[in-house]
Amino acid sequence: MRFTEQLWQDISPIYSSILTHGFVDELMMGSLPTATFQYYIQQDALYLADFSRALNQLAARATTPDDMLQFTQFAQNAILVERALHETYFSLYAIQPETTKMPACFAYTNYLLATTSLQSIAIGAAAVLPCFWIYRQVGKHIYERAIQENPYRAWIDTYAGDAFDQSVSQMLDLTDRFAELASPTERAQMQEAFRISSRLEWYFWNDAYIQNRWLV
Ligand SMILES: Cc1ncc(CO)c(N)n1
Ligand SMILES: Cc1ncsc1CCO
Repeated sequence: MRFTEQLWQDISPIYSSILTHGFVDELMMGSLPTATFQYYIQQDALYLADFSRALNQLAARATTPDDMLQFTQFAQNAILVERALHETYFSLYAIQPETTKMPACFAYTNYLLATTSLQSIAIGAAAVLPCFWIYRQVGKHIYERAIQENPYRAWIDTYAGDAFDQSVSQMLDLTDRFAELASPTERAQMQEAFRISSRLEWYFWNDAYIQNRWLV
């Protein structure tokens, strides 16, 4: 079994919780309140900037030109997706840019930046993988069930689309290659990093759904 298949099996309960989460369900039904989506997209703009930085950290630490190119392309795509997708919704709903990261976004971005700068490239890759993989699976899940006139169609089409699918497959290949070179201890750390980020994906949607704010 591919290492990444093992990773996915390990997060199966987390992934189930994501698929049944109210945010994902209402996004799919098109019934998600505008204010909820607004919170999400504001936080996601902050998230994607740091996610891109994390990918650039991996690019800087990669040891082959091919890997460097892959990571810099992912980093660039994260900014391009942010621009294309978010600007659509920012103008559509007159959303103001936000500067404060709320708890889940704060936890997730800091975790990604710390892991990609202080841990090995293999562990860093495992930490960013859920951002690719979970979004692809959620995107496809929603795409197969959503009605055409969904206000969140641009979001759905981005993550269920071929371009994104190809990036995710490349990232999966990279991670499997790193895992082959890793020791059992390092592979266990990769699994842990993958699980933590998967959990933080759930929290990211949950924060938007409950409009979570700093209480103090
Ligand atoms: C929180 C989060 N995770 C993953 C992605 C996929 O890029 C995203 N846009 N936001
Ligand atoms: C994972 C990811 N999310 C938005 S862009 C991107 C990299 C795709 O190349």
